[in-house]
Amino acid sequence: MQLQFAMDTLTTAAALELAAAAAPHVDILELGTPLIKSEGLSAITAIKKAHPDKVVFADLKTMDAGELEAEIAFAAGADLVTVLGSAGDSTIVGAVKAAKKHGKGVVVDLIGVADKPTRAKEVVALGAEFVEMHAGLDEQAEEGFTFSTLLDDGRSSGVPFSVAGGINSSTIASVQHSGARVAVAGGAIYGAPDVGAAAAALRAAIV
Ligand SMILES: O=C([C@H](O)CO)[C@H](O)[C@H](O)COP(=O)(O)O
Repeated sequence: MQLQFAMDTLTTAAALELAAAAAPHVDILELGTPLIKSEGLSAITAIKKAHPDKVVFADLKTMDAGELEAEIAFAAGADLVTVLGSAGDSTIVGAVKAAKKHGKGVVVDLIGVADKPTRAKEVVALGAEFVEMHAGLDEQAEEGFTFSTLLDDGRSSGVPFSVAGGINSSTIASVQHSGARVAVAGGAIYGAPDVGAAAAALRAAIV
């Protein structure tokens, strides 16, 4: 299973600092949606330039203009971009078209989708590389939130998936056991006093 570090920070300088500390322990460096909204595409270019050996994941959460948004992110240096699963099929197909042109990939984020396994199958058939079983920061804060639903949805989808939703060093093994391709961790790494050590601990917890 691969480890993805979601950098939900607001400046390129902070992201570069986080990436430098965590990079030895992670496979994928994610520019979180707030970072891209705050700094723009130049943040993607800066992270790819600093870490050409890492997969750079631009969490665009595209909902429309799939081809155009994916195109500009790939041109800026992204290897993977996200499109929302609640977007129309034509938006996903457009982003996949741009990915094929660049030899890159599209990940469909199923945040907010009620029936994640069904939509997961549909979007992989449209050309998505994998889907993200995702409970966002707001959903995590809701009363009664349970992380295990994401793992059940991943398992029953029958397609390649990542999991994101407050993963930490005590839950990452369960993500691996669910058969996930990628575990995404944000706050557990960037919120730790020692970012490098937190990333290393997550890596060590993957058996
Ligand atoms: O995608 C995310 C969220 O929508 C804000 O951009 C997070 O990066 C993702 O949820 C992973 O972060 P944690 O939940 O803090 O692990």
